[in-house]
Amino acid sequence: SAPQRSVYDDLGGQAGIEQLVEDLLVRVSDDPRIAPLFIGVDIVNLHSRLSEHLCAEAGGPCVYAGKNMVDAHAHVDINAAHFNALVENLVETMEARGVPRSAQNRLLARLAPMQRDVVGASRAGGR
Ligand code: HEM
Repeated sequence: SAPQRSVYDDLGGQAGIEQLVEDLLVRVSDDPRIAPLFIGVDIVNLHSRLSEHLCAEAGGPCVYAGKNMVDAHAHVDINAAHFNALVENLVETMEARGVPRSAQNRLLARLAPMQRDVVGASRAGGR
């Protein structure tokens, strides 16, 4: 049988991922639940790092060269509601771009375990 399409392919490869991340960041900046957490952030850097990270997680030919998830979020006070809001924005973005449900779910399954590091980051030391 044919090999399963990678999540990377279903996201539209490099170009699709870069567009997805751009759409996601626009959506996030429009969401009052989490937009305040992104004030003052270098969005150009975030766009490239996040694209690279998602590409690698989706099985694409990328090497993530950014910070680990604890260090990246150590100065951002993120709670579980913030995390869920970001996931909601990601799902809406993928849905709007016509990403197949199976690929959405496979990507979310890769990201879910990172909640521990992202939400716990600003409380590091107390974990
Ligand atoms: C699985 C979920 C998440 C992933 C995979 C993720 C991934 C990333 C990556 C790759 C970076 C860039 C790191 C670097 O510059 O080296 C980053 C930065 C950032 N993330 Fe996340 N993130 C997640 C969840 C969240 C959530 C829930 C929030 C807030 C609602 C958030 C807010 C931020 C902010 C504000 C930055 C920029 C920090 C700065 O440059 O000062 N992230 N994230």
